[in-house]
Amino acid sequence: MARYELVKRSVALITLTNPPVNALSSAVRHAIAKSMDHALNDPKVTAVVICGENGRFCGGADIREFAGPLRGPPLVPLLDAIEAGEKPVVAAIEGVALGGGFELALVCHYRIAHFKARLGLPEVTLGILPAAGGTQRLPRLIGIPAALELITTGRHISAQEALKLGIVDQVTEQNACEVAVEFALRAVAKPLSSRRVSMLTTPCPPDLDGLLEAVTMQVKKKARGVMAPLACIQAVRAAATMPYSKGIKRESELMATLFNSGQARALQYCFFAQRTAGKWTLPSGAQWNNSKPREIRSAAIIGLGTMGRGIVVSLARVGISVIAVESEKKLLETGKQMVIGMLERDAKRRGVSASLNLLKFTLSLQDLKDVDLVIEAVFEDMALKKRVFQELSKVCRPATLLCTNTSGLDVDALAGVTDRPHLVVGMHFFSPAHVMKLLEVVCGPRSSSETIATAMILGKRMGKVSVAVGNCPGFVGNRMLKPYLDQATFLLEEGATPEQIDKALEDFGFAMGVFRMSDLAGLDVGWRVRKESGLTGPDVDPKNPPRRRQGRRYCPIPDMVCEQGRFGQKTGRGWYMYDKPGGTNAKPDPLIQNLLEMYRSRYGIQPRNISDQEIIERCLFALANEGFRILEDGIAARPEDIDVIYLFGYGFPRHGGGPMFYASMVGLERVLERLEHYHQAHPDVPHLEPSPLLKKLVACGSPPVQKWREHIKTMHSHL
Ligand SMILES: CCCCCCCCCCCCC[C@H](O)CC(=O)SCCNC(=O)CCNC(=O)[C@H](O)C(C)(C)COP(=O)(O)OP(=O)(O)OC[C@H]1O[C@@H](n2cnc3c(N)ncnc32)[C@H](O)[C@@H]1OP(=O)(O)O
Repeated sequence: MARYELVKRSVALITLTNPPVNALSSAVRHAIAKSMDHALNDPKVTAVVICGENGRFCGGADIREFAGPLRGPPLVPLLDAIEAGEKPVVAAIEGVALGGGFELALVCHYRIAHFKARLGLPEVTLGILPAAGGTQRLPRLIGIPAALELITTGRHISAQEALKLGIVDQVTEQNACEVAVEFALRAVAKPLSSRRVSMLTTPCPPDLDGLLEAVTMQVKKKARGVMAPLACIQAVRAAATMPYSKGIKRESELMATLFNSGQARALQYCFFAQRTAGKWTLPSGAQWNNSKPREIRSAAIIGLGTMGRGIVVSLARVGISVIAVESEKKLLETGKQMVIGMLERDAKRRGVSASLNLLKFTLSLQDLKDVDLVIEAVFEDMALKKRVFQELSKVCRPATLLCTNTSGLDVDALAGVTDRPHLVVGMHFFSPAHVMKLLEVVCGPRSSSETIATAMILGKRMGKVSVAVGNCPGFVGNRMLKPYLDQATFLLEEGATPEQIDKALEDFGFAMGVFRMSDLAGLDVGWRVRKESGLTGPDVDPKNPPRRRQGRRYCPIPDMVCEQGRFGQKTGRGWYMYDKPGGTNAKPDPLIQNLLEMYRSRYGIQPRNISDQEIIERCLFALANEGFRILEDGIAARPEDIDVIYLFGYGFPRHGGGPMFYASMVGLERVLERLEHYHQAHPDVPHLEPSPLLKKLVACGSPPVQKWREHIKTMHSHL
C-alpha cells in the first residue's frame, strides 16, 4: 500500500501503491503512518518525499469506504503529524492530487508538480467537504476568494494555475519524484515553521461578510437545495475567523452533518454509476472489456439541422475528419456557416485552433464511399431514414458502420433495409449535441459487439457519457419521458399551472421544469409524433370520448397549445411567453391561464389545490415506474444506466441520484404505496399502475439499487 525506500542515502521516498488512483484506503493510511514514523525516527533520513505509483499522486480518500464503518487511522491526525514533523517533506505530484490527495500535499512542506498534473478539492461534488484540513489550510495558503472558488466548485486546476495561485512551489517537465528528491536535499536544515500551512494566518479580504454573502447567493442560485457548497462556505469562514485548532473542529462538525446525508449518498452513487455505465454487457457474453472497437478516423453526418451540426462539431474537435451532407445547396451553406462559427467559438474558449481543415461539405452521398462511419441525422421520419440507409448501403464500402441519431424510431427496422445489419447501431445524441454529455448507444438485435464497442468508445472520445440501451420506441430516456409528461399535463387539467409544476420540479433540483424544458425543445416535435400515432389530428375517430385515446386517459391541452402556433421558445410563445421568437426569458402567459380555465369549464372539471408533494410524487414516481418496466423488458441493463441517462440527458439533479436511486432513497415501499394510491384515483392511467418489478423488489425487502439486478429475470434482454 506504500513502498518505503532510502534514496540518495538520506531521503526517504514513500510511494503510495494502491492502483488505480492510489486512494487513501485504511491500508494506505496505515502504511503512510508507519512509513512516516520510520522516516522521522531514522537518523539517516534527513528529508522525505511522498509520491504515487504509476504517475498518479493520489485520488483522495477511498470513496468506497464511506459506505461502511470507518476503520484504520483517521486522516486528520495523520496529516497533522506529517506537517508537524521536524524533517522536510516534499510532495511529488504527478497525475492527480485530488481531495484527500491534495490535502496530503498541503501538509507537506513543499510541493513539486509535474506540468501535466491536476489538483483540486472535488469533495463538494460528492456531497461532502474537504475534511482532512483542506478547508482550513487552502484559505491560509492562497487566501479566501481563491480557496472559496476551488472548494465550492470542486474545479480541477492545472499545475500552472496551482503555481500561479501559490499552491505548488515548482512545476517541472521532468520526473517529479527525481526533482522532488533533489529539492528535498536542498531543503534540509532550512527552517520549517513558515512552511507549515496550518500555522499561517489566513489573508482576509476587507469585507469578508460581503464576500461570503455573495458566494452564498451564487451557490444557492446555481445549486438550489444542495447542502455541501453551503457547508464549505461555513468551513472557509472558520478558516478566516478561528485559529487552526478550532477551525479543524468546525470542519469536522460540518462534515458530520453531510457525511451520512441522502445528498452525499446520492452524489457518491452518481460518481460510481457514471463509471459503471460504460461497462456494457450483452447476454452473449460480449462486453466492454472483451470486444475490440474499430478505430474511427473519418465520419460523415447526414443532415445539418441542429443535431447534425452539433454532431459535426463533437467529432471534429476530437480530430476526426467529417464530411457533412445536406440535400439542398442553401441548407448546406447555412449549415456550413453555423458549424464553422460553432467550431471557432469552441476553439477560442478552449484556447486552441479550430480544426476547420477536417471538414468537408457536400450535396452528394457518393462522397461517403470511404468513410469509417456515418451518422444519419435527418428529419425524424421513418420512410426518409429508410431511404437514406438504403442509399448508404449502396454507396459506402462494406465495412462502414451506419448509425442513426433517431430519438426513438426502430433501429432494427433501419438495419433491415441495409446490406449490413450487424454494422447498424443507434447513436442518440441530445440537443445541443456538442454540449450535452449523454449518448444513448442503441443496440439492435443484430448490432455486432464490435459495432457497439465502436459506438461506445467513439462517444467517450467525444467526451460523452455513453450508455448502451436496447431498441424499443423512445429507447430509455424518451420512453420514460412520456409518463412524466403525461402526469404534468394531467395535473394541469386538475388545477395546477405550468409555473406551479415547473417551480415544484425546479425546487426539487431539476435544471428546468417540464414545461420550460418542453418550450426549449419545441412543442411541435411531440405534436407531430402524436399525430403520426393517431392520438390527435384528423385521423382520430370522432366517436372517441374527448379526453380518452386508445382506451386510456389523454390530455389534449398540448395539442390545443400547438394548434395556436405556440411551439415554444422558437416562436416566442409556448407554455410561457417570451420577449421574442428565440427568447429565453419565460413569463407566465394569461392566455394559457384562460385556455386552462376554459378547458376545465368545458369538461366540467372542478380545479383543486394541488400540493408540490403531489406534483413531485406523480411526476417522479411515474417516471421511476417506467424505469422498472424498462429493466423488466431488458431495455436497460441496470438501474445505474437509467439514472445516468436522466442525470446527463434530462437535467435530473445529481443530489437526487437519478429516478431509480431517488425511488430507492424515498423507499420502494413508499413509492409502491403512493403509486397504488394514485392509480386507484386515476385507474385510466396505466403508467401509474405499479410495475411487477417494483412489487417484487418490495416483496424481497427493498434491496439497495446495486442489488436489483439479481432480482431481474429478463426473458428477452434487448441488450
Ligand atoms: C457522523 C459521522 C461523521 C463522519 C465523519 C467522517 C470523516 C471521514 C474522514 C474523511 C476525511 C476526508 C478526506 C477527503 O477530504 C475526502 C476525499 O478525498 S473524497 C475523494 C475526493 N476525490 C475525488 O473525488 C476523485 C475521484 N476520482 C476521480 O475524479 C477520477 O477517478 C480520477 C482520479 C481523476 C481518475 O480518472 P480516470 O483516469 O478517468 O479513472 P476513473 O475515474 O475511471 O477511475 C478509475 C477507477 O478508480 C475508481 N476511483 C477513482 N477515484 C476513487 C476514489 N477516490 N475512491 C475510490 N475509487 C476511486 C473509479 O471508481 C474507477 O473504478 P472502476 O470503475 O475501475 O472500478
